[in-house]
Formats: sequence, C-alpha cells, structure tokens
Amino acid sequence: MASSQPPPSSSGISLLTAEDSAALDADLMSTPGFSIDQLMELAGLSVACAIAKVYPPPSRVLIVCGPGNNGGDGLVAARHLWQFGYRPTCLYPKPTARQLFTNLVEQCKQLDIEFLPSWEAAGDLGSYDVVLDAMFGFGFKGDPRPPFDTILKDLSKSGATPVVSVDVPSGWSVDEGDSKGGGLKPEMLISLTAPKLSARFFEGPHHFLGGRFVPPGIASKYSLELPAYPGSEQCVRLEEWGQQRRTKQPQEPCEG
Ligand SMILES: NC(=O)C1=CN([C@@H]2O[C@H](COP(=O)(O)OP(=O)(O)OC[C@H]3O[C@@H](n4cnc5c(N)ncnc54)[C@H](OP(=O)(O)O)[C@@H]3O)[C@@H](O)[C@H]2O)[C@H](O)CC1
Ligand SMILES: [K+]
Repeated sequence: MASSQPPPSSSGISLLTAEDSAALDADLMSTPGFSIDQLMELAGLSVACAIAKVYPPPSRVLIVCGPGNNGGDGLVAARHLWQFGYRPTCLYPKPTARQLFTNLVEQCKQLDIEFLPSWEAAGDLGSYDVVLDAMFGFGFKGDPRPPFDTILKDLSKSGATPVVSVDVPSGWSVDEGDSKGGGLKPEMLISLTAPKLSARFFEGPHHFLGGRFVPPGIASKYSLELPAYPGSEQCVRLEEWGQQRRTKQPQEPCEG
C-alpha cells in the first residue's frame, strides 16, 4: 500500500515522497509487469520531448549521467535528442556494469555521441546551450560523493547555461528540496510519473511531467491527481508552478 495519502501541491497535483516513489516504481514492475527497460525508455523519451518544447534544436546539450536509473534516463534522452537533431555530449563518470546500461551507452556511441573522459573535459559550460542533469532522482541520499560533489558545485555556481533536471534537481533532498542552500537552481524540471515532494521548492519557469505509463489502478492506489496528457504527447507542462507565479501581473484598474 502507499505509505500515506500523497500531499497535494497548492494546485492540487499530487506530490510523491521518496518512499512512495520507490514503492510505486516497484508496483509498476510487479503488477503490470513493466520491465525497467520499458519504463526507462518512456521516461527518457519524455525528457527529450519536454526539452524540445523549450530549447529547440540544434542545441548543444551536455548530459551528465549518474550511476542509477536517473542516469539511464539521461542516456535514453541523449539518443532521442540526437534523433531530434540535437548535438548531445555525455558525461557518465560512474558507469553501471549492468547490460541495460552498457547497451544504452553502446546505442549512443553508434550515433557518434561523444562521451567525455572527465568533468574537466567538459570545459567552458558557456559552450553548451543546455546542461541536462540526470545525476540523481528519487534514489539520492545524504551528501553527493565524488565526482558529483564537484560537478554539482560547479553547476550551482555557473549561471552561464540553463540546467534541466530529470525528476529531482540533483543534490536536493527528494522530500525536503535544497535544504542546505547553495544547490542547483534548474531552469526546467521534468518530473517523472508524479512530481516529488521537493518539487514544491522548484522556482524555475518550466515544469513538465513525463513518464506516461501509469495505469489507472496504480494511479488510484497512490491517490494520484495528475493533469491529462494532451493527445499523443509524452509530456505535459505543469503551469501551476513557477511560470504562473512569475508572470502574474498586478490587476489593471478597471476603466470608467
Ligand atoms: N517510475 C518512474 O518514474 C521511473 C523513474 N525512473 C528514474 O529512476 C530514478 C530513480 O532511480 P534509482 O536508481 O532508484 O535512483 P537514482 O538514479 O536517483 O540514484 C541511485 C544511484 O545514486 C547513488 N547515490 C545515492 N546517493 C548518492 C550520493 N549521496 N552520492 C553519490 N551517489 C549516490 C546510488 O549509489 P548507492 O551506492 O548509494 O546505492 C545509486 O547508484 C527516478 O528518479 C527516475 O529518474 C526510471 O528510469 C523509470 C521508472
Ligand atoms: K536529476
């Protein structure tokens, strides 16, 4: 069972705790029998589709991938972005030896997507149009360990290039957000399945939902209230965060 009713955001959309995110993930793989490959493919595709809504090709995208499934989403997104006409470059400093991940890397290499040997090799961040943060999602705990500590510090300091975070801004507590301060301030967040609790602290102008694979039974088990995806779209913009708050103008006085 879901550990508790997910808290709604101010807009009524459900937010998931780290604990419920992991439980929901396990449910998707047990009851409807989704494989992780299927879910990751759809998650990564939705990330690429959301990026295409905001940063049109041919953008230079630096994709920083972490050691878990969030990193796998980044590798899938790299392949789709290339197919959409982008020029992705990947950094995958702690590659996972599992077959799924070695396949994803090989699929990118078949497209001649460059894999950087180190963070230092990324050079001037200003030479990229977008940095895709696929380091950590709902499996992150504690303080970032090397080399991600340095990468996150550098990305947090640099205002040169917009950061797009997959599922959770990396380095943030999944439930508490950037509780220590000084962390990433992404311009765009692509929440997967449902926004995580920390999304209530996201202040950037672009918040999307992706991962269009939740069957009604699981949505109802977790009492998920989510916006409908339009038509055949893989992502939906969550207007309720950031954008509306930032663009809200004081009411014009009525004439007459
Ligand atoms: N249902 C869905 O919405 C799906 C989402 N997907 C994506 O998967 C992630 C969650 O993936 P998971 O592998 O469980 O977790 P993460 O990728 O977030 O991180 C786990 C790895 O990170 C390491 N880790 C954890 N904390 C730290 C730290 N402080 N410093 C360095 N490294 C850290 C951890 O290593 P351990 O040794 O600590 O275990 C793991 O290697 C979700 O957010 C979505 O993006 C799926 O793709 C599809 C289904
Ligand atoms: K992330």
